[in-house]
Amino acid sequence: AYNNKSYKWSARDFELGASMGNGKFGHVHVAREKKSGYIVAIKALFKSQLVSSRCERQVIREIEIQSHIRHPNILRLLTWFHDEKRIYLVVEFAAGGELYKHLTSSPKGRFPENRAAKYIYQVADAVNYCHQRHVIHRDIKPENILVAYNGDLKLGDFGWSVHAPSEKRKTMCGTLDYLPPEMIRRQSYNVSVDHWCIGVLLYEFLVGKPPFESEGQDRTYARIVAVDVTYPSYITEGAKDLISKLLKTSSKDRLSLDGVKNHYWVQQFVSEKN
Ligand SMILES: COc1ccc(C(=O)Nc2ccccc2)cc1NC(=O)CCSc1ncnc(N)c1Br
Repeated sequence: AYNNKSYKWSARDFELGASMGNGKFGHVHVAREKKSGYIVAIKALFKSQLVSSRCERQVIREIEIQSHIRHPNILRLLTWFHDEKRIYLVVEFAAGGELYKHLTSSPKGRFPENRAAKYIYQVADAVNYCHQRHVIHRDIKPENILVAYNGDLKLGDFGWSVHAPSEKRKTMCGTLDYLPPEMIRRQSYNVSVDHWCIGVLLYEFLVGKPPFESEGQDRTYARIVAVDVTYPSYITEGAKDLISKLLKTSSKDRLSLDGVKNHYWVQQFVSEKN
C-alpha cells in the first residue's frame, strides 16, 4: 500500500500505540496500519516547533533525501503526511529496539568479536551507501542505531537537527566522544568524519565504552586531538589494526569504507555472502 503514490495517508489510517524512546527521539509512537496490520513507528513533529527553529526547509530536504534511500541497514522513511499542526513521519519499526541497550546488557557490557565485526561491516556498508549519495554525518553512535527483528543493524536518522537547530555542533545533544579532531578544531569537515566515528564505534563495541571517554570535556577534547587511545589486553591485534587505521588525525589517512569491509579482522567473521 505504501508504494501507491496517489493514496493520501492520514493519521486515521493508523492506530497509535505506546510512545517509544521516552521522548529521546521526539514524539515517536509504535503504530499499526489498520488495513494491513503492518507495524510502524510514527514520529510527530510540531510545525510550530519547526517554524520557530527554522527547520521546516531542512525537514523537507531530509524527507526528500530519505525517500530515495533504500538500504537493509538504514531505517526507512516509509511515507509522511501532515495535518494543520503536525508533520508525521512514518518510519520502519525496528523490533530489536536500541542497539545501546543490547551493548549495555551484554556480558561484560561489550560485544564478542564476531558480533562487533558483523555490526561494523553493516555500518560501513550503510554509511558507504550514504556517501555515494553525498549524504554524510549519519550521527554514528550506538544511541542512534537500532536493531531489526532479524538482528541486523538499522542506522536511524533521528533528526537531531530539530533538537539542535541553532547549534550546528553535535555537542548540543550529549556525548563529545564521537567528535573527530577536525570538528573540535572547527575546521571544515567532509565524509571522512564518518570514518573516524566508525573507529570510535568499533572500539565501543569491543570495550563497552568509547576510546576517549574522560571526566571533563577538556580532557576528552585533549585525548581526541592527541588520538590518545589505550587498548585493553583482550583486544586482538586485528581489531587494534582496524581501529588504528580509522582513528587517524588527518582525515585523508583514514581507511576507506571498502577497506573496513575487506579488512582481514572483519572478513574472518563475516562470510562474504554476496
Ligand atoms: C528514517 O527514520 C527517520 C527519518 C527522519 C527522522 C526525523 O526526525 N527527521 C527530521 C526531523 C526534524 C527535522 C529534520 C529531520 C527520524 C527518523 N527516525 C526516528 O525518529 C527513529 C524513531 S525511534 C524508533 N524507530 C523505529 N523503531 C524503533 N524501535 C524506534 Br525506538
